[in-house]
Amino acid sequence: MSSFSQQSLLVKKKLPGRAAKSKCLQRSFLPVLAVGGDPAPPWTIDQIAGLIFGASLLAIYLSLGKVDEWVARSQRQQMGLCPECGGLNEPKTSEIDFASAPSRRLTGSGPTTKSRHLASIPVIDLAQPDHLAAEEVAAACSSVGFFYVRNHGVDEAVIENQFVQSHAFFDLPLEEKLKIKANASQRGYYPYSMGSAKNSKGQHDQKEAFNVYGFESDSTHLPFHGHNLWPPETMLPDFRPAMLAYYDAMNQVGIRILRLLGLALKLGPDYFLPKFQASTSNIRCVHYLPQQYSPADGICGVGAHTDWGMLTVLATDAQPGLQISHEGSWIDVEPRPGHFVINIGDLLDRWTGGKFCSTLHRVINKTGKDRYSCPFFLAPDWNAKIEPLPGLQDPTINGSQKVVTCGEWLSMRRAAEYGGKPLVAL
Ligand SMILES: O=C(O)CCC(=O)C(=O)O
Ligand SMILES: [Fe+2]
Repeated sequence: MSSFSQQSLLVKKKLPGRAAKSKCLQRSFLPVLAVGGDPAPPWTIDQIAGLIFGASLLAIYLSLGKVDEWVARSQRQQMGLCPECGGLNEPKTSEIDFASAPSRRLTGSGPTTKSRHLASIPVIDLAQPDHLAAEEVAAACSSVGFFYVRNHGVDEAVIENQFVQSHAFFDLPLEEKLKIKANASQRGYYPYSMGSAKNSKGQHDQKEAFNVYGFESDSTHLPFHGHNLWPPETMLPDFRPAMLAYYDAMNQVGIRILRLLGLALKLGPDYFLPKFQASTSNIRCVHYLPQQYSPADGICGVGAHTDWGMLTVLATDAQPGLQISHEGSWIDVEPRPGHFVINIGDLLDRWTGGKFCSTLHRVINKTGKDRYSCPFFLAPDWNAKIEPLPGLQDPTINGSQKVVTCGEWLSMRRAAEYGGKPLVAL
């Protein structure tokens, strides 16, 4: 990774330890010296023991910040991330080593357990002229990596139908849902506690999900290839049409954002489009359990991660839960009616040499109610080459590393996250 992108990741994704912990330990453990002429009485064994005990407590307390920082660093190192910032280390050799490919998933509590509102998650109005919207997209993508869009042109009924059908599907008896359990092509149903990466304590994400891809293929020997799985029409006759309509609508939004990205990068509005002709994009309906709020235990609806692909278009119901890592804190991304949340994925982060950043995020469903969401993960065609972008060429990456195809990239990320095993085997 170039020093520019390393630095930008350092700034944007720095994970502070507890270095700035409170300075409140002011109680003295030293015995008070007697004033006046009398020498202080000799210390008793109990007093000396108390002094040693107090000093040890103080030493442990002062080193806590360091230990925390050390644990975070070694956790990042184990995951193949930059130990300083949690950013993605680029492979150094010309071959991609699928077995040791980096995962950007972060388990545990992440930046800090503190969360706050960020008034400034940008809201971009898609009704404005493209050149103005593109300027706002450029600013959002090179800072927070997340933004809302409004006036996106998607019919409310299409969004509503997706949520209605998603509820109906997750309400089915488990035995029915398990009949279309996700296969190795990542399509179909993921029950709770399956098909998601585990945290450091072996706990899975607190969610169940259903995946639909926009492309289908008989080449089932390739990762992500295969056919979508559907619940029987006799049971949910409106499910498939609702999901396909939603996919199409999200794809339109994705293409609109792609055009703005092309403009934002001064490559022209059509630059990316040829690589999205038979895209490997998918939608994922997600149902989160109400959960205990215990990020310290590493229990999340979705653990801290970055998305793999180009960008994500997210619709959620009215329940909050999404948080992004920004300047060392977890920031709540409040649901906004009529808006989608857009975030940059790792593939675009890489493609732009880190100019546009993918940002760590997670979901903690702490309202005590069920939560439903539906991200659309936009990704290029399987064989699309992720070539250096004009004006953004980085010789330290591109001089030493073969160009990756989208398929290689996705496979690498999947291997990193799931140890290369088909998800159904987890
Ligand atoms: O449900 C959400 O709000 C976000 C889900 C998410 O980040 C993901 O599935 O990658
Ligand atoms: Fe995500």
